[in-house]
Amino acid sequence: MNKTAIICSGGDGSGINSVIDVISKNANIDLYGFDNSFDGIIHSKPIQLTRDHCSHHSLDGKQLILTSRSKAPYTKEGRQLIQKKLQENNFEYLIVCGGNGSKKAATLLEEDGVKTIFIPMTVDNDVGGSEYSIGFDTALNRVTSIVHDLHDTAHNMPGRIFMVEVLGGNCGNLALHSAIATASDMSLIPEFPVNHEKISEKIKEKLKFQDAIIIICSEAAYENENYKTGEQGVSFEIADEIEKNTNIRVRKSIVGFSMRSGNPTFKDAMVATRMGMAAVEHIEDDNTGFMIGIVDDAVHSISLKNDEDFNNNLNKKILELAIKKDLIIEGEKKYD
Ligand SMILES: Nc1ncnc2c1ncn2[C@@H]1O[C@H](COP(=O)(O)OP(=O)(O)OP(=O)(O)O)[C@@H](O)[C@H]1O
Ligand SMILES: O=P(O)(O)OC[C@H]1O[C@](O)(CO)[C@@H](O)[C@@H]1O
Repeated sequence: MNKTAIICSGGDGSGINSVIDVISKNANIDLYGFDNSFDGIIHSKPIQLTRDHCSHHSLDGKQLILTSRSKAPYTKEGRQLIQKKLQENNFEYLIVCGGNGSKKAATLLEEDGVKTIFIPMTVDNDVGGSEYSIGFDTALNRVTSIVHDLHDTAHNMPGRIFMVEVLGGNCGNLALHSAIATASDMSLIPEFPVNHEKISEKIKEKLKFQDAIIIICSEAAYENENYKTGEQGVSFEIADEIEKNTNIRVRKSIVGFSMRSGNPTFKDAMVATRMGMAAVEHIEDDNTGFMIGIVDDAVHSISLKNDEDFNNNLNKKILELAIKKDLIIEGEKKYD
């Protein structure tokens, strides 16, 4: 039996239970989880993940193992402690689920000799090397539902501007995808620096042909002393500027943390199951040091050794579409 530990790290993402479920059902793997990510490995006891328990919770938004942000993997001493605890508990393999930061930690642990597999899980969908991360589709569906209702009130009371702020970390993927699929009118993302005057001009121009405006704003549209990624509220500052320039009150909504939870969509449960199955194959083959990612819509194993420092993982095809749909205020781009 291959004794394997699995942890979640960074922000939560719906669908991750399907990864755990499919691994728990493999007869050659003895699967345990630690709550609380890397700190859990150091300070807590492993939790056996039995197939019955995992099956019944596979489609829950409440994760089978809890996640957190841990300082331990940043230092050699912290990683040695993680490795020591895994060895004391006779674990042969470690599966880390999380975003870019967690991927870095998984890469460092593999280099230190911990047999590690990494699975992308973050609503930001910004993990370098994978087109998709678990939780993204569920998050997009939460936004879709809210903007659907805003279209109703926008229809019922014409002449208004609506501003919807979404999560997404430092990457515009979540805001951009949301804006395209919800027939919104503008997307404000960190990759295209916000210019308040140009936004207002665009709104006035669009209002000549339509009776309402819906804007999807990334939480990281820009940062200043008041607004940092993860803190939320930047859309309120942008809305104030729009109000000054257009003399139209902006109706604001922050979608917030409900995007990170709730029952997973079909897509998240499906991708997670496929990724979990690929992780099983790696463990059965004793072949570690890989991220299980999505490339050209297929599951791929990407070596953690080739960990490129992706400056920005904004989906370029989706960006082109957004530009064609006139959703982006084109200014000076922040990337290539
Ligand atoms: N440079 C790094 N070196 C070592 N470990 C890291 C590094 N960056 C992050 N980690 C580890 O990964 C954990 C999660 O990182 P982070 O908080 O950046 O979230 P994430 O994995 O990027 O996910 P999310 O996209 O949900 O924020 C950290 O708490 C830390 O344990
Ligand atoms: O839950 P926390 O630690 O406040 O982190 C919030 C951040 O995490 C993310 O949700 C990614 O998981 C980002 O979109 C957001 O900026």
